[in-house]
Amino acid sequence: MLSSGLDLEYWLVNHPTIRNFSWTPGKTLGSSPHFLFFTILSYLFSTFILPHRIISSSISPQFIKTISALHNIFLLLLSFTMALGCLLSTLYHAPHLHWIVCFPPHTKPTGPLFFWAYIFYLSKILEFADTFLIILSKSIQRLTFLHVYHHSTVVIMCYIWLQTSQTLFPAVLFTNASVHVLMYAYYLSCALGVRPRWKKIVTNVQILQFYSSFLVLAVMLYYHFTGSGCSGVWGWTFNVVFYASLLVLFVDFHKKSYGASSKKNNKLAVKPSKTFFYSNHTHK
Ligand SMILES: CC(C)(COP(=O)(O)OP(=O)(O)OC[C@H]1O[C@@H](n2cnc3c(N)ncnc32)[C@H](O)[C@@H]1OP(=O)(O)O)[C@@H](O)C(=O)NCCC(=O)NCCSC(=O)CC(=O)O
Repeated sequence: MLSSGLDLEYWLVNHPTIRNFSWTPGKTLGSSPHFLFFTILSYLFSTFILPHRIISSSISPQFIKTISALHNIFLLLLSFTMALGCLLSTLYHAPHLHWIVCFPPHTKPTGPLFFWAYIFYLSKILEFADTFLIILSKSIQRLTFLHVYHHSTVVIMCYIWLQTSQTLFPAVLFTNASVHVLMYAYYLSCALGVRPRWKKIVTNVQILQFYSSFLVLAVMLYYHFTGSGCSGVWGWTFNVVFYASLLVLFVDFHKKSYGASSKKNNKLAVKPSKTFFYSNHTHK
């Protein structure tokens, strides 16, 4: 027990639902490839095909702001809980230090760590609402390729974690959920009408997380090739390609949002020009 008032170990690690969790393909909600396929297809369909103007004109801006604030509060708290749950599950259930960087081959996707991987997977589906909020708030020019690519692909990454009992997902989960606490605090503040001055810090921390994931990959490869192998090593290659592409997109976003040319654009009050998804987006 970590504190006498709130038994975190029980509620985040040892509760029977968490302890007895098992990812069973075909049985666990969301575990079939069809579910994954149709979820992503529905997301892309609603993003590109639905008549957004008609829908958004029938909803009041105040209502959208309220929904946006509630959504951001929920995801901020959920991200914090997932980071803590993943950290405590690792501390209490890792059989030895070596296990954290290399699950033995044929590790079963059961128990507290995989429970948090599952919640993380579901949370990425909930994050689709970010896109709908951008669309409904008539800020379609903010809908970048980076945003839609990230939201539609990250769900596949989480699915692979669970399907392949992928080594090292705890490090990525913990880092990403922690970064998302900061990111949703930023979006919450925006939704409440206060644009934080620390936007650039959020972007820098996101970029740092992509770099750190490569470091973790190198450690895993070392264990994989010097020992008897690590579980889900091929799934991890999906992570590498995905995180490398995000790194490139985020560095580009950083340049456009905070670089010298963006400052010049802001001074001249140039309107964002239309490119694919209106991606020439300047920092406010
Ligand atoms: C600082 C960032 C977090 C966000 O930068 P942006 O340029 O997108 O944000 P912004 O300054 O335009 O302000 C956000 C606008 O969206 C509204 N808004 C409110 N809630 C939102 C939500 N949950 N998701 C998206 N937008 C939201 C705000 O009210 C504001 O609208 P208004 O202007 O009308 O007031 C940045 O680092 C970043 O991630 N940029 C990439 C774009 C992106 O989609 N990121 C999230 C997914 S990628 C990701 O998540 C990577 C990771 O894993 O870390």
